[in-house]
Amino acid sequence: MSTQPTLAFIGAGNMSRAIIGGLISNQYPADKIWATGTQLEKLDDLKQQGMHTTTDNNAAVAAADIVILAVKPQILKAVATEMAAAVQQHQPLVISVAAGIMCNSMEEWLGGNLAVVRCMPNTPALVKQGASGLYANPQVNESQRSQTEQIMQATGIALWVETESQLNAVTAVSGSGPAYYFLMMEAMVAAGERLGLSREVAEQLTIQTALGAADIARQSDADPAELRRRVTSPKGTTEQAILTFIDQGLPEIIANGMQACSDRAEALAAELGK
Ligand SMILES: NC(=O)C1=CN([C@@H]2O[C@H](COP(=O)(O)OP(=O)(O)OC[C@H]3O[C@@H](n4cnc5c(N)ncnc54)[C@H](O)[C@@H]3O)[C@@H](O)[C@H]2O)C=CC1
Ligand SMILES: O=C(O)[C@@H]1CCC=N1
Repeated sequence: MSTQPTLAFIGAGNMSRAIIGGLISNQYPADKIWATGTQLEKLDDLKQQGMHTTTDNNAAVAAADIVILAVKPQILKAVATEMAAAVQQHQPLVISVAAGIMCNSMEEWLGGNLAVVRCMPNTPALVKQGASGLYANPQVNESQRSQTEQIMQATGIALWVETESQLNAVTAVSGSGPAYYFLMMEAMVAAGERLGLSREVAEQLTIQTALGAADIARQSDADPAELRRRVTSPKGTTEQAILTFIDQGLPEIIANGMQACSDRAEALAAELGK
């Protein structure tokens, strides 16, 4: 990374720690990272790695070029309102990773007229395999866009979307997506055990298969439907599994789950955005 702005993670929970982990393993300097939380001792591990830790969000804002808002959407308004004076004084770029909450709401809570990027990351950021969707409000300039890209691309891929509402679709695909694959893994491990494997063997085979399938999908020019066909021999074993999945509605179940995810992001904005 050519320029290394000072970052303040407001709310160093699961998502912040995933991004921080990706940045640190990408040689981002620890002393350019601030992490805040409600209990200082819970930030000890980050402090030991050389980061600045505090329970004072305003102190972190004062030190930062970029402020990453990563508390739960339900408390974002209260947290942002308390930071408004410091944000207005220091004018950092604000990046919010909160699901649902719109740029306009954040801008208003933070005192108005501010460069705000909304980012929908995911937890594989921790192992530099993250996938983030990005949307910028009109106040964000080209250099801030490129700073945002540099930070998020250090944790995986980062793609800009054209409209803010598309971030709800990003949430449904990649923000929440890791949980869908974990659920699939849980179900495959349990089914493998029922079919006579030890839990350990079923787990290892399931995880390696997920990794292999993802890797081949990424490297191949063929789309997932074609890759699936290449595994499926006529009158063979895969065909029976796939026919059962389709017959019992798996594609529709997945579409319904993702619609519910996107609807929830929209509802969060309506419930909490005022
Ligand atoms: N976990 C995930 O996979 C993803 C989460 N997100 C978004 O990231 C945000 C955070 O989610 P998680 O990290 O999962 O939640 P989390 O509960 O793990 O982290 C939130 C952190 O905020 C801290 N906190 C609470 N009040 C605070 C305050 N007043 N000042 C500073 N810190 C405070 C908590 O101690 C906690 O460590 C949410 O808005 C969520 O929508 C977005 C994409 C994926
Ligand atoms: O479940 C949530 O609300 C957050 C946003 C995307 C993933 N986790």
